[in-house]
Amino acid sequence: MNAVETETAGAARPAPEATAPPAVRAEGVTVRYGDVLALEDVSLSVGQGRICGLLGANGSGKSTLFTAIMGLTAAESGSVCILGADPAAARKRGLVGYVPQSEQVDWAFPVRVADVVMMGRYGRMGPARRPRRADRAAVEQALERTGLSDLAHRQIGALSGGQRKRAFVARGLAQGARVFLLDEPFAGVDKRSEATITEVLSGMRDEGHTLLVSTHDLAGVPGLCDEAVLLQRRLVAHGPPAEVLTPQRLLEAFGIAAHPEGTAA
Ligand SMILES: Nc1ncnc2c1ncn2[C@@H]1O[C@H](COP(=O)(O)OP(=O)(O)OP(=O)(O)O)[C@@H](O)[C@H]1O
Repeated sequence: MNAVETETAGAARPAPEATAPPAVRAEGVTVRYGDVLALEDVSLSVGQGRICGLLGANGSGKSTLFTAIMGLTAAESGSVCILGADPAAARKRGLVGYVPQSEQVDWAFPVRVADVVMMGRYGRMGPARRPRRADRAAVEQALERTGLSDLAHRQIGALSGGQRKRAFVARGLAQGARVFLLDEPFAGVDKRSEATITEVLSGMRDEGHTLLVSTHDLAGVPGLCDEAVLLQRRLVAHGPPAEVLTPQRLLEAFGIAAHPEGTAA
């Protein structure tokens, strides 16, 4: 395997304390859908307080890695820990927030942005789901953190793609998640939304959250991410973006000559 050791990852930021459990650790994860081998023996470890960019061609296994980390897709072999807990326990404790590529949401359903964010508090409420002051405060704070305060009462279906992504990030923040898995948060969003999302994610990292972000935007990775993972069913490389996004490794992962600027040659 051509992987750069995770422990050396990230030139810009010092690695977190060696004693802290990694935010995410996957060991030898293999996932198969029938005859399709989607992930093969993938091992990686991402320390707390990092932004890790996940890159790979279409069908390289990025979404599968996220769902395997969440424990939503069963691995044929291997194991995953989130902050030292198994995925089901981490989900139950609200430690992890997952923003899939497209949410299974009926966008026509009359639910307000604030209601979506309040869903992050459901795990802390009783069966009647009656919000208390602390719940309302957490929602307000999460909306403010993601720049959505002014849209709190708008119907979720009336938001742009980028605003919706931020609403689901806000739901994770209200939930108290420490680790976020964001599947293509920049897909289909305009430049302004992209800049806002980048700012929100960087701010979350600075507060100690860990973010795994899958993206096709090679050019944006060095500015946003402390480390990068290149996936092609197997782990091609993991380390500082400058060491991972080399022409040779991009060729290995994408099968075509590609440049970090995002253009294929
Ligand atoms: N539910 C499923 N059933 C069968 N095959 C699947 C399923 N989900 C994914 N696959 C296959 O597994 C492989 C990895 O898919 P995955 O969606 O994880 O890749 P990806 O890197 O996220 O792709 P993209 O960039 O296009 O979103 C692909 O070959 C895909 O066709």
